Amino acid sequence: MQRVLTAVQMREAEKAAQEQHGMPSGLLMENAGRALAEAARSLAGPGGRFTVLCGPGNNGGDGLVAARFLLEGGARVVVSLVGDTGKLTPEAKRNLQALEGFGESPRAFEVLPEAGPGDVVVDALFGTGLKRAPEGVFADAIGTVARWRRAGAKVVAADVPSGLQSDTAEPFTPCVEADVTVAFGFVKPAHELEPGASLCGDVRRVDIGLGGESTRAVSGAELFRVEEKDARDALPKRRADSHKGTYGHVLVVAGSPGKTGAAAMVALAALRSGAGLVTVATRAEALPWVMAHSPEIMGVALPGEGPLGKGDLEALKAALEGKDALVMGPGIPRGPETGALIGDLLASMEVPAVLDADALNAVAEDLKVLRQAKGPVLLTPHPGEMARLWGRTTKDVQAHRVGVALNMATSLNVTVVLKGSRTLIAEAGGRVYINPTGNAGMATGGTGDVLSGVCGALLAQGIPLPRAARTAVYAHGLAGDLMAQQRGLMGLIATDLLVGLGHVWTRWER
Ligand SMILES: NC(=O)C1=CN([C@@H]2O[C@H](COP(=O)(O)OP(=O)(O)OC[C@H]3O[C@@H](n4cnc5c(N)ncnc54)[C@H](OP(=O)(O)O)[C@@H]3O)[C@@H](O)[C@H]2O)[C@@H](O)CC1
Ligand SMILES: Nc1ncnc2c1ncn2[C@@H]1O[C@H](COP(=O)(O)OP(=O)(O)O)[C@@H](O)[C@H]1O
Ligand SMILES: [K+]
Repeated sequence: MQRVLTAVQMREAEKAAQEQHGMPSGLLMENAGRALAEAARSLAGPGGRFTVLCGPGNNGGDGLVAARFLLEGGARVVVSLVGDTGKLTPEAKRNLQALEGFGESPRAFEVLPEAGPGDVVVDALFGTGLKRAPEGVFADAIGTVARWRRAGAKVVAADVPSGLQSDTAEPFTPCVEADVTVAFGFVKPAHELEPGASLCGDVRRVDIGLGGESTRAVSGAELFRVEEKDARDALPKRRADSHKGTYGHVLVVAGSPGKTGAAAMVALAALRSGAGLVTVATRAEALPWVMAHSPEIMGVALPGEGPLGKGDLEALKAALEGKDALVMGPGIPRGPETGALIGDLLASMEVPAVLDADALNAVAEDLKVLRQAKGPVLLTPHPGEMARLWGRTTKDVQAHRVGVALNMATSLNVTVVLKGSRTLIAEAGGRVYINPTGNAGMATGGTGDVLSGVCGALLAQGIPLPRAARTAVYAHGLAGDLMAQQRGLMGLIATDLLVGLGHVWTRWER
């Protein structure tokens, strides 16, 4: 599993590598710089020139090492040390001397030749040690990198594009936009979360000698990236002698007139994700329309009319008998009693429950109802729903995605899937996973309904939370990525994901 480390955690890992494995920091820098040179070489055109911009810290030291390897390989290289050379770290100083031993001295940034097509700019101004917005000569250097890139040069960033804050993935102004970012040792939040991820371009993580063991010494937030292998390994094998009862029965409480498609998409996604049986419980007026979407869907009518409320408790309890998972929320008629109904229902059942869409809006009025839950609970809010749950604006949610998701998960003892680009899966135990799959083509109505159906099916098949949530989110995003190749980002619609899920399972069953 890929660990995502903050700047402080990187320093802890470095210290552990030194103390436990006797890895001198100079050797780490040597490995980092060498990998950086290789990445730079891979971007150059024939005869292209390398311009290496180095800052005052260890990131600049990595740049100096890269420049030395490029020179040694016979390339045309110009180097500039930007800012106060008196501040250079001891390792960076040593590498400056080594570079001079190769006959190359840094030039003033102002006299560097222009860069264009075929050329490569190595951005080694700031890495994880960036503390404030770049100003003066640093801002000028970053502006020049942007101009060279517009002129056709490729930009490779050492560790983190300069100007991007490593821990938050928020850029200062100005900030380098890279074609490739070489992440040293571990990926950082800046590589995995937006908007940073888009500024990094293609992220290439390289080993520099820190070793996986060094993360044992790391304190604080436990951030990970979901890997395809982890997602795939969670799937149960379908034994030859199995039957529909083996794979669980999902109850879907969803839909209302005008929103019967939501219920159908949850149900179909659950069926397409391996559930043995799927039953939709909805008001009688909506039921035939839901079931008409597909003959595999079973249905049960909830007597009564209008918004779901306490009067629906007994019918829902009866519908839940013999079921292995509940998905509740998409398109439900919501009223003043819906939140209380959900609380009572959760208190009466032990099977895992997925709350989505209007079920989330209903419990947002009084989050305490979630504490009544006897079984495991998964919440799947998009940022707007999370804003309602948290009582803040969507903008606030987006600015603090990791913290908000983690807080909600730990304080309510639930698993939280905070949707959107780089969906987060926050676990009550304190871990947060970042999902790398999915694309902007999925920003279209109904894709969230499909996700809740996938979650329900995996839970009904016995994959426990929170792992079921990680696998569902990864598979759902991958379904979107595979289908975007056929439909384009513009053409992708929610029901395409049902086909895409088929591609994911075929890939994983191989
Ligand atoms: N950890 C590891 O295992 C390894 C880490 N390695 C590398 O080290 C990098 C981290 O190095 P680092 O800690 O020296 O920080 P770095 O990013 O060079 O910046 C610090 C310098 O910038 C300055 N400065 C900051 N903001 C500024 C601003 N806005 N405007 C102007 N100045 C500003 C700051 O000065 P100060 O703020 O203190 O005045 C200081 O001088 C990491 O990303 C990776 O590349 C590898 O070599 C191998 C192993
Ligand atoms: N730009 C994007 N990048 C990646 N995934 C996205 C993007 N936009 C939307 N998605 C995904 O699409 C789904 C949208 O869910 P939601 O907003 O609940 O839609 P709906 O309510 O219409 O079903 C989520 O899984 C979300 O992560
Ligand atoms: K950098």
